[in-house]
Amino acid sequence: MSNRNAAKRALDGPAGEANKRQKQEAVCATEEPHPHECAVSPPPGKKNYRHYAILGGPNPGVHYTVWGVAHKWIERFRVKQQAFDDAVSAAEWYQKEKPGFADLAPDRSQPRPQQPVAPALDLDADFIPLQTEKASLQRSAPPPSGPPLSPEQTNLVHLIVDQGKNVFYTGSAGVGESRVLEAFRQHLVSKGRQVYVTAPTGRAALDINGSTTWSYAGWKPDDMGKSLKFLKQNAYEKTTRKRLRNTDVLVIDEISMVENLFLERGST
Ligand SMILES: Nc1ncnc2c1ncn2[C@@H]1O[C@H](COP(=O)(O)OP(=O)(O)OP(=O)(O)O)[C@@H](O)[C@H]1O
Repeated sequence: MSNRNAAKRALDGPAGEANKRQKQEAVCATEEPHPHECAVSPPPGKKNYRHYAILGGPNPGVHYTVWGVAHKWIERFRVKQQAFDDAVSAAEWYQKEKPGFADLAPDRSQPRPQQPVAPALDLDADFIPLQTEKASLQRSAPPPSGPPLSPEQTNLVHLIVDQGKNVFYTGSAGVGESRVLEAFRQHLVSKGRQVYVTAPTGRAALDINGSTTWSYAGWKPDDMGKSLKFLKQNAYEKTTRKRLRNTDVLVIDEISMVENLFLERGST
């Protein structure tokens, strides 16, 4: 039985009404000045993990996490989001809503936070083991936001999603690398995997709805001058450690711009 059918059955069962109610409560309108406040009621129970599909804000995408974490990504931003009980529904909703959604700007009507808002990362998500599933490419249709993949692009997505290979791919500007990235990200997310998409600069990260490699590693700009010992201690901070441990797939775009010590320092 597919996840999707399982989700449908769950909604038809005795607990279905409660699930449907919770789902409706989760709809958040973008035009409200404080969309996060009109949005989701916190689910009962501390360990209530759900699949949050979030358009906009510092950490767009589908995340399997608790309300407290999702709320951090929603507050102060003009976002549209919805909570789901299964990853496939969340990814489908995300893909469907994304083409019409463009407003990623912070909500300036809110007082600005004292600290700059670094791209928020999934601090409390469960560890989800990698799994290979041959049917995954057939199960998820190509996202409506882009043209169908060419055979070469499909093969790349297959290597990454189904075979779990470490892949380095490159090409001239405009040959369709970003299209591949978006396709495999959506497939991986729909399989419930925790994907972090990064790029070495903020500008490059924005282009791919990602965060910077520095944010991912938990480093600040002046950390470059700090010792490896300091960075190592820093990596053992709770939030960084959880983020690194929860990563199923790490994507580094524009890797040619990554300075040569990054990976060496990161691997400590
Ligand atoms: N299989 C495809 N069929 C038709 N058009 C495609 C295909 N793949 C990508 N494109 C289109 O080609 C253009 C460039 O694609 P994309 O942005 O993915 O390339 P890129 O190599 O990442 O570019 P850049 O290096 O500038 O970031 C886009 O308009 C995209 O929609």
